[in-house]
Amino acid sequence: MSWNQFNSKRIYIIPDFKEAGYKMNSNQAANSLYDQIYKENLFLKNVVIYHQANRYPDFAKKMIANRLGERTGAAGEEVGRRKVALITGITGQDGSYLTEFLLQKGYEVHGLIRRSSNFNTQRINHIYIDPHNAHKARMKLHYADLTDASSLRRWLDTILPDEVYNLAAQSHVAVSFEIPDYTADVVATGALRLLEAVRSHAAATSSSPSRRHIRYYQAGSSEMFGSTPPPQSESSPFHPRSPYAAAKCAAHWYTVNYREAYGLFACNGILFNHESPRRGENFVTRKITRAVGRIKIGLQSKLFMGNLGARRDWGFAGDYVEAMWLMLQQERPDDYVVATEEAHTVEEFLEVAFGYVGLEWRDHVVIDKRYFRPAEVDELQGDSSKARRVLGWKPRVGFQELVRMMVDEDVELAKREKVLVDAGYMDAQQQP
Ligand SMILES: Nc1nc2c(ncn2[C@@H]2O[C@H](COP(=O)(O)OP(=O)(O)O[C@H]3O[C@H](CO)[C@@H](O)[C@H](O)[C@@H]3O)[C@@H](O)[C@H]2O)c(=O)[nH]1
Repeated sequence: MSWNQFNSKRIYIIPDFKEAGYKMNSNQAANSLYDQIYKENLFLKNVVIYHQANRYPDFAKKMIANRLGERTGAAGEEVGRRKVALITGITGQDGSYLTEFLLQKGYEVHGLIRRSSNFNTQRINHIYIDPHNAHKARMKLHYADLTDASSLRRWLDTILPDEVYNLAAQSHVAVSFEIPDYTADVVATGALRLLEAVRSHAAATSSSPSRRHIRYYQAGSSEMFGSTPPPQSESSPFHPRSPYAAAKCAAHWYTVNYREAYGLFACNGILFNHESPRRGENFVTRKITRAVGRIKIGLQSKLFMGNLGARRDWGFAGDYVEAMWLMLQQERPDDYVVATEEAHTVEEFLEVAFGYVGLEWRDHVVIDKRYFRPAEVDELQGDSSKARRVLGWKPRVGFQELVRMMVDEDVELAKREKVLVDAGYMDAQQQP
């Protein structure tokens, strides 16, 4: 199928099939035109259809509008293909918030998930709609793995995303000292595999403008700054202090390299710590708020902790996913620090969280050497002025509000756990 271009309009001429001796009738021509419009992410209003014998163009346009309308839930000539996003790490904290955010923006969202013997989709179950309801299910899940390059390329070719968000990782810093090789494979080489899949997919399908303009987001981390003193900005040097942080540095530079070498629209978001009630239970904030809930309800009395002196710039994950999206909506790809610009110690977090429910943290916290790391990152506090200026982004949830939000949810969760404990379905000693 061939197009002519006039200003911003795409012009398609349906040949007079009988004269040309073609087998395809106008109906079939309209169908193939629909496929092309959908694939190339075009708005129908920007497509002009001519018929050589001046027959059927209105019919063809109406039929295409109907089919696009069915797909997008809209009607009429304004419709175009929905934007399509592909997210690795969709089952994680950030993946779940980003999915909600993109669905609400009208995207179709595809998530790559790892096979696991237990279901690991708790954070997205509330937005999951059975794919048998094809017209309603705009979030779709597929099995793949960042350690399996062929699966990444295959899903890119199938899904044809406009935007790719690489959020998957072995994201626990302390655990990366225990499984450094695996951490590097997923975090560093995994990002490289995905970048290469995006590059080769775009090259193989480069006749389509939407493929050439595919956009890539790399989830970077403030851990990359490591021992560099605060405030840390885009121009601060990286000095990683863990296998995780070193792997994130590699992923960062792979992303820069694919941008410079191949002109890929690829951005690094250098996100400082971001938390929420969906935070994994072995990160310090959630570990604390889970314990506060359980202690308050009487399911636990002690909390074993590591270094309370570390300072972190803690924001709300729901705010940070907006920054990811904003980076991919700019004219040019770039790297951005995303942070609240306010830092607190772990001890201050304990103080606010326990204090909020009327408890004294010193009565419950026990220091356990096991939770100290071979090398620590003492102080992270971001300078996010570039993101605020260029993206127009700023955090909405402050430190106190974040802690209270997490404690409120975890007190409720502990109440539900208590019902299970009282009914004998759960052991009270089971701790997160
Ligand atoms: N996890 C944990 N951390 C503890 C504990 N006691 C003290 N800490 C201290 O609390 C700080 C924060 O630890 P985490 O919540 O595990 O997060 P992180 O190491 O800062 O890494 C997180 O943020 C990065 C962004 O800077 C992310 O890249 C990374 O994936 C993770 O989400 C660290 O200095 C850690 O030593 C404990 O019992 N558990």
